[in-house]
Amino acid sequence: MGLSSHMESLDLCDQNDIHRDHINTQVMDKHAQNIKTDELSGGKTKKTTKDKANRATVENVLDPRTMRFLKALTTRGVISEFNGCLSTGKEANVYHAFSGTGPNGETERRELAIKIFKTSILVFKDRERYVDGEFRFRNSRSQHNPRKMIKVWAEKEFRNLKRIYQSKVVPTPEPVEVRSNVLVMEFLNRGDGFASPRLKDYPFKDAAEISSYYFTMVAYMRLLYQKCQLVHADLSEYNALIHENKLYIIDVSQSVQPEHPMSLDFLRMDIKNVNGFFERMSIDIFSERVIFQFVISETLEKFAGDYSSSTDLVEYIAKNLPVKSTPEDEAEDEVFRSLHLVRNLGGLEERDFDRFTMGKFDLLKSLIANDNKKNAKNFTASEQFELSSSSEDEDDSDDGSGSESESDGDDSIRASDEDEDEEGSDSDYVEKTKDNKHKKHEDKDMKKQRKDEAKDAKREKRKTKVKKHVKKRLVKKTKSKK
Ligand SMILES: Nc1ncnc2c1ncn2[C@@H]1O[C@H](COP(=O)(O)OP(=O)(O)OP(=O)(O)O)[C@@H](O)[C@H]1O
Ligand SMILES: [Mg+2]
Repeated sequence: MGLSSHMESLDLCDQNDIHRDHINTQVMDKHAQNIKTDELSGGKTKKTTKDKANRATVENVLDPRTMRFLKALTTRGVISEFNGCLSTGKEANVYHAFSGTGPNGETERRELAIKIFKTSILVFKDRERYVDGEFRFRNSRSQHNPRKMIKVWAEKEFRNLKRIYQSKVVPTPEPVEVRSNVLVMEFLNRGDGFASPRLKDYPFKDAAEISSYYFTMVAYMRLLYQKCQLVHADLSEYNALIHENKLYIIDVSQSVQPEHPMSLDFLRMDIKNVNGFFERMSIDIFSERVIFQFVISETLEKFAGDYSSSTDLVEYIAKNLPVKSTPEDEAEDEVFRSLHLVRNLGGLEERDFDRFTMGKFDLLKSLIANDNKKNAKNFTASEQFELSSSSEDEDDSDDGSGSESESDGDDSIRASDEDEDEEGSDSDYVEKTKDNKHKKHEDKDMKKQRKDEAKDAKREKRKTKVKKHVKKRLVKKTKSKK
């Protein structure tokens, strides 16, 4: 039973809002069993009875609004037949469907995968960190409306899919259309009607074949980063399909651009997950740090091939990337996993700066330099810059123009500090009465004592702060090493 006749019955809902939900439930009940939710990919296509699981699947994802979007796609001929459920993930369900007569009247019957994102609030909670900080979606983040949030999410997957598909450097299903929480894309068919297998389920012939897919996955991470400006951020054996003997990347809803504040952490996570899978397949793997350098380095030493060609990159990887073999390699990966990567000193929070001067941070550039030994000194700022331990403190208001203005600067700083103490302590230290009103009157001695304490505390704090011109020198020197 095609979707269209099922949709007709939804029209009933438009006639009378009051009973909309009631009728919808009836419609759901009546037709739920017709939306085949059996596992197309694995189990035999058997007529599914309307058991509890199916109802849950249907109700959980195919809510009335989503059904209306599907109906609109059907009316427009984007999809004609809505079939079984390929997968029920925590974030979305994926269904199999056939295309209708396309917008230009073409009638080729293409197989489609329909990914329908769930609108349950819980799920999208941990999605925020992938959308936050994304320039492309800065305005669309709707704080409190989960349906809008899911729409952003589906559009994000569509746009990322489109960017990768159009780049032609990393295979991915062709994106067809996105409408609210419904994403339509090409279905990767194993050839007998079933979906192409995930990397996780693929029956590899031998170790050589496993290694070649591993090298391809490493090459794809670089191509996604360098050519598509994307970090997948959920790369694993579940989000890669082997279709017609080629690796296809899917599930890019959470993928972010390199500018995203957490892109490098997501990249490290991807590398770790990919390595974990192939290590369990008992082949030689590369250290995470080596892969990280390979992915983010602009140029590759001794590479004479085409930077857009995964074939050339795979050949280069096989010949040039050192295999992880010693306990030191593992130890180095442990350190690498714990590094707090910053792109440059400008990205450091004020409070982190002191930890930087203790060599607790590693600048990205020294990670991508080919010979780290040569650049090791860039890592530990404390070795590189002899910080005068008696470094005088400087107030933030100062322009930090350097030592010459330091002396008189100090006096003005001190004076302004005093002012600051005056006004600061007023705002910081006035106790709040229980109804949160500022206490109006306080006896004189108490006030004087409180202010003196505040001044001492600030003076103490100034003793450990790094002077602004020292910071500037740090930044300048580090930049010049680029
Ligand atoms: N275009 C496609 N062609 C064939 N199968 C697909 C396609 N897209 C997704 N699938 C199948 O559906 C599964 C889930 O898809 P996807 O990973 O995009 O959704 P998800 O919500 O992230 O699911 P999960 O939470 O399980 O990762 C995939 O692992 C794959 O088996
Ligand atoms: Mg997935």
